[in-house]
Amino acid sequence: MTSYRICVPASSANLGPAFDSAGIALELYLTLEVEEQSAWEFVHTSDLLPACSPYEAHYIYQIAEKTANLYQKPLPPCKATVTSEIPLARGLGSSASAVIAGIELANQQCDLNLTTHDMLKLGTAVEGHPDNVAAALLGGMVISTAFEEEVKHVQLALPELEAVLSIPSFELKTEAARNVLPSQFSREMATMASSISNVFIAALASGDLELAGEMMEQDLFHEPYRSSLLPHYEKVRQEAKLAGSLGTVISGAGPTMLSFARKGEGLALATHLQGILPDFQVALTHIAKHGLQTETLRPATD
Ligand SMILES: Nc1ncnc2c1ncn2[C@@H]1O[C@H](COP(=O)(O)OP(=O)(O)O)[C@@H](O)[C@H]1O
Ligand SMILES: N[C@@H](CCOP(=O)(O)O)C(=O)O
Repeated sequence: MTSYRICVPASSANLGPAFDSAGIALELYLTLEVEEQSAWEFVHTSDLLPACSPYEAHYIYQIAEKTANLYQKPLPPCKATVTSEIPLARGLGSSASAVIAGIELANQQCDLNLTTHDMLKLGTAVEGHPDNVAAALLGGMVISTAFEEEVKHVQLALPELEAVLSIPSFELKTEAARNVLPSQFSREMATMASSISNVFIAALASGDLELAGEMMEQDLFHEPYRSSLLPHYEKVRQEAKLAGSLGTVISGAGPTMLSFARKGEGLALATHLQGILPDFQVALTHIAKHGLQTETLRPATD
């Protein structure tokens, strides 16, 4: 009997001004251990996961089935034991990780031989933006764009940064946080917002972390609108700066805030933030080098 493990990292999208485009993978994981079985079964071993029955309502199953249908293949049943370290609806890409896990489940179960690019396009079509899925698939820091049904991406060298997450106890669905954004920007505003984003990415790519940190906090595309949904927004930015952070942004659509620290300085920053945010979960994490990884646990014996 074949069995395998699918492991997908969390992700933080936007990084401030690179809205719907930049993403980093984070060392928090969604894991599926999959065994052949004659009927579908999902077993959840973590209380961070939503209810898992009936299996037809499971988001990962729905994505797997959609992917199999797209390639006109039947989806053989299995037992999937799911574990997650990614809090839901906190701006840490839980849905993107579930989407990539679902696509990979279909890929394995139906022998689809999907390429990374195929998976990036499929995941982007489901999510509506490529930033989280690109980071969850490829790992590290990925800059991407989706247009005319194509997705293009560039993976940047891993920056020498640690990430401190200030995670509030309340959920904010991405859809709700997208609904507060304006549907149009004036030419002046779009030019200003994209030039800030350009300098931010160029600073990251050239290793100028001070400038990247400065630009990171100047977003005009989404943070000015979403900050009203986050009562902790100004406090976290100010306190993180006082404690030496390079820059603090809304992680994805929020409500988590992500503060970058230079290598070796993350723990002191996390300790400071936990002290002023006793009701939050403050976590020091690192950029995950690898994205989706699938490992055979027991190969087929016949
Ligand atoms: N591992 C998972 N299994 C099933 N559904 C999931 C999983 N992870 C996320 N989801 C679904 O995605 C929703 C959260 O998605 P979203 O609002 O985009 O927030 P985020 O991706 O920032 O965590 C959850 O409420 C749940 O419906
Ligand atoms: N670019 C998207 C990213 C959403 O990320 P999530 O982790 O909150 O799902 C957006 O800002 O809406």
